[in-house]
Amino acid sequence: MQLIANLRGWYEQGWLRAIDLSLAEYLYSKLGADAEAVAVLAALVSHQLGHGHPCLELNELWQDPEATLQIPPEHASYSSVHLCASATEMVAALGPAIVEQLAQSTAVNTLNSPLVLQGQERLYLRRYWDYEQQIKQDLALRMAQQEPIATDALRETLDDLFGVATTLSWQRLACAMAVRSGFTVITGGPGTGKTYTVVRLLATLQKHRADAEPLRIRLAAPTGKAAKRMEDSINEELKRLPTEYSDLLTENQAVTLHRLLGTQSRSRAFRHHANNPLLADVVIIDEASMVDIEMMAAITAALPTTTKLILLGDKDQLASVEAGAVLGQLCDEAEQGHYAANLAQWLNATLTSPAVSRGDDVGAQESIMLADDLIDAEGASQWPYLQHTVMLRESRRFKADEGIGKLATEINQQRTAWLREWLTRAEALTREDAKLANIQLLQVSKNSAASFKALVQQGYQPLQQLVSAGAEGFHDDAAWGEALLEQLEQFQMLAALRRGDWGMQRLNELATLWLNGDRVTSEQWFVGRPVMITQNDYSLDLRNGDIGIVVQRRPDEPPRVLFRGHKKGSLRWLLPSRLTHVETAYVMTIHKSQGSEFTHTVVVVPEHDTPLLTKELLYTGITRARKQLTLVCANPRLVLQATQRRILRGGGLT
Ligand SMILES: Nc1ncnc2c1ncn2[C@@H]1O[C@H](COP(=O)(O)OP(=O)(O)OP(=O)(O)O)[C@@H](O)[C@H]1O
Repeated sequence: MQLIANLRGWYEQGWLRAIDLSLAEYLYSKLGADAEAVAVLAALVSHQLGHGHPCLELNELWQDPEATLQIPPEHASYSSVHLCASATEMVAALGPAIVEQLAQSTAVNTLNSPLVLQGQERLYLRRYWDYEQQIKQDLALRMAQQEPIATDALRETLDDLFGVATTLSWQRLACAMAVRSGFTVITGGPGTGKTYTVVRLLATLQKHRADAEPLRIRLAAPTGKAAKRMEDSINEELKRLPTEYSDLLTENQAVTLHRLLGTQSRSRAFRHHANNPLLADVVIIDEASMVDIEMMAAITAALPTTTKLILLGDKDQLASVEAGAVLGQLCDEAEQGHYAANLAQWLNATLTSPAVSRGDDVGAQESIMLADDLIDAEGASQWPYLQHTVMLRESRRFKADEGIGKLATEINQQRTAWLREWLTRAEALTREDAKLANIQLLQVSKNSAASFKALVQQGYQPLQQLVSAGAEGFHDDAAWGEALLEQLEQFQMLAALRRGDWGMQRLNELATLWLNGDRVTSEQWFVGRPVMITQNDYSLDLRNGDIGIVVQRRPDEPPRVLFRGHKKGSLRWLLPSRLTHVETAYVMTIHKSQGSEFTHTVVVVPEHDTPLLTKELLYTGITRARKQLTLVCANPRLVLQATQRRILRGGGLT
């Protein structure tokens, strides 16, 4: 019972969740004392799920128990560390024969057993093992679906839509790949043309559709905000198509994934599943980095294998908070291509326009084709998902050597030389190179610093003015509402953490005080308060992450919270009393900002290091900025440390 007692010690210090401990206690009571070590490992698998890992990576656990389990956690007090067993002691106490014990246990790898052991490497809770298996089997079926398509005809269409190639066009390559395959991943940073490509893909598919019937297209994203952005940019891009192609397509609505699959009250299951599939020809999912393993399993189960599934997203962004970095795993090593020779040959044939291939300019021809170092003789067997993946590499929004693009790229590539210099003398560097003008560094030692307060006040001043001006200067309430919601996207502060002096909660208190004086607190429903929904509310049709603002339309009316409606251009004005799970959103966490963009984004890095400060976190925060980025930090060294730290998520998808 000593092992379980150790676990209980961890639980009492808040290092383990109640659900993790309960699982161990339940298995111990069912299987008896001989299975205590197995029961403890089950609790550790469950603990890992809480940290976003779909399984427990056993080799990592044996090598470095503290780092693998993050026990003791960063916030652990000195006294608690001395009260509890260490992770190393716990692992040692499991005994040397633990892997054999696992393999022989009735709790592992038997019919409907709670645990599944894969090889000697990974231990899963059965539900997550099932999700992973289902996704793998489903994707294998989709990847095997190859649409026969005449290369010459396809090349002509691609010439119309992307122009005759003069250099290697990754966008065109992605389009060709997705035309042929039942499953495609198009990954790329902000502004690399994922939407541009996918709109041209839809036009290509419609043009080459044998029966000429309109394609049944469904667009979806993990959050309401991301869905709205997807819908706007796809419909905007449709207008830019040559008329011959834009006439083939109509505008489409994008919905959240929950809506796509059909949520049911009081049930985790969706309305659409393998026995009630969602009928569509093409399903496109944007911001796929936020899709967790459970949702991916639900999506793949609900779509017939004849439906073309296309995932769009930035593989370098933070993964979903829930377990499983699906996109990250599928795109592992996408930079290197790893295309099988026959696939590369076919792709090259769609790229090489007849004008070039007829000529004798071999150099010109080669420059538009996949280079040899992207071709891998082992590609098909070693990298099956990469045969269906294209990474877009050129951002049209941020040039790689300009401000936001430069900072994001250096951090993403974990390069510290230029970053160190910028953190030491940002202003001087900007004077020397005007291209850096859209990034600023604000180094302050305290969160009460006057320069930080001025940044917050100036940033939110236009929003405050719009709130207090009221609807009068506008054509009607709707025009005012639209202006308010647009203004909410102009300036946003993002915190790396929730707690602490530089965490989201404290900064919201400060911003509330600086912007409204001490007549209100950040928890109250004051007019002008921006709010974020923190839990899905199906009865009100509001989603976790939706953003609104408290406003008063007329003096004789009570304040209402303004949100964007689900129908295009519609607004909702809800009474605050109807909303239960909200928090003030002058400042939001970087995690919650995924899928959104703001004209001027302020990223706040805390003063103490924590394992949560990673390059993925910084990259995600920085790339939320559309035109201007301010990095606020108390200790520039932490930015360098975070850049050198990566999130490693386990899982056996690949
Ligand atoms: N090949 C191209 N030629 C001309 N313009 C392009 C091309 N590719 C992309 N663009 C333009 O660049 C801008 C960004 O492209 P797009 O919105 O498709 O990128 P994205 O990867 O979807 O961005 P996000 O990360 O914001 O979703 C758009 O205005 C688009 O029209």
